[in-house]
Amino acid sequence: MNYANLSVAPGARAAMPPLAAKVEPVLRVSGLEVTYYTDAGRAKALDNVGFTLNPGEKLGMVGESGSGKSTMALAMMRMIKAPGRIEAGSVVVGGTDLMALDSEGMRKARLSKIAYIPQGAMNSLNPVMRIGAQMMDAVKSHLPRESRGAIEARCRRALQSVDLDPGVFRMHPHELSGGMKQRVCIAIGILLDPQVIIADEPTSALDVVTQRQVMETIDNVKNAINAAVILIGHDMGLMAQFVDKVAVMYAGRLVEFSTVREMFTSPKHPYARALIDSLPNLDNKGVFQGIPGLAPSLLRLPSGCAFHPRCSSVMDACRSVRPEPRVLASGRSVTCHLYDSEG
Ligand SMILES: Nc1ncnc2c1ncn2[C@@H]1O[C@H](COP(=O)(O)OP(=O)(O)OP(=O)(O)O)[C@@H](O)[C@H]1O
Repeated sequence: MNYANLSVAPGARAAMPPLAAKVEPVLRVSGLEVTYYTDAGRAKALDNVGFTLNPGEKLGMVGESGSGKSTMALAMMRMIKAPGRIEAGSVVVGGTDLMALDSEGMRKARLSKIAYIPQGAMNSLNPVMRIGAQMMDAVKSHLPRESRGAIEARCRRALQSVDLDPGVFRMHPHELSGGMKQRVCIAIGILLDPQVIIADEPTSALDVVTQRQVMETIDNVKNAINAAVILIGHDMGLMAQFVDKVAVMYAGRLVEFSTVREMFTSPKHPYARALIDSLPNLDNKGVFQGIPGLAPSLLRLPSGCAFHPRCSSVMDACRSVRPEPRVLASGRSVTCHLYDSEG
């Protein structure tokens, strides 16, 4: 297919720093591993995942259901609950390794260094509490020395920055539309100017016009505080328009990480290629190209590369040898034997 037909975020390239400019990443994730110890066996939901993001960059994290996207977000927030366990890895935000913090340090880091807007957050707002009270509750313990008035002013500013009328402060969730509620959740996420914002499926259950507005809101707040943003979702088309980089997850592994332009014009990993081929566009109108087979159960992963039974480029090595993430000359990373001789 003609990948060039896909529209890519206009700012995508501009957001990448020129090679000569030395920008320190604000986020460095490395060797992150999470296992769920279930009655049926051990499910390795994250396996040696690593990547970096610069301030102001937006990453889209995509992959089939169960590939580990939400686990990734929860692990970064250190919010994995039993039967899950973070087994290894570091998540360094602005020089601080979150994995090394004690529980009080981590509590403080949530919202102030790294904010998480969970899947379905807008439906988790307390229906009997005013929006303002919920916002103030979220940050009160972080700001013990700030007066009530100052905290209220901070909340009203946050509402303004997501384009909501300050009157929303006194409203209840049922008085707001879905898009407005999602913007409230974004406002809560940015109350303490975090360096990293993770939003899990922020636009699911919203109509396309509202989806775009919510994405634009995320863009605006990101620009205002120069945070790095991770957007988790299934919608490659929507991602293409809003993110700078794309991370493709498969069965708990990061199989490709590259700029959105590289991903959409020359995907490297056969799974990434198949994901992009499955997008409708004017060239393949009426022809739906799915990915053959099903995502594997983490309890019974295929030997070698977990994608090999579904891969159109499978080679002998793929059936027995697990590929490791490889950084190619261009700086993108791919976990596939096809590129064993590159990098
Ligand atoms: N509480 C749990 N107990 C046991 N296993 C779990 C639990 N949560 C997740 N898993 C395992 O981890 C894998 C990854 O789940 P995760 O929710 O991170 O995937 P996802 O990519 O976010 O999926 P979706 O797109 O459906 O939200 C699942 O396939 C499942 O096997």
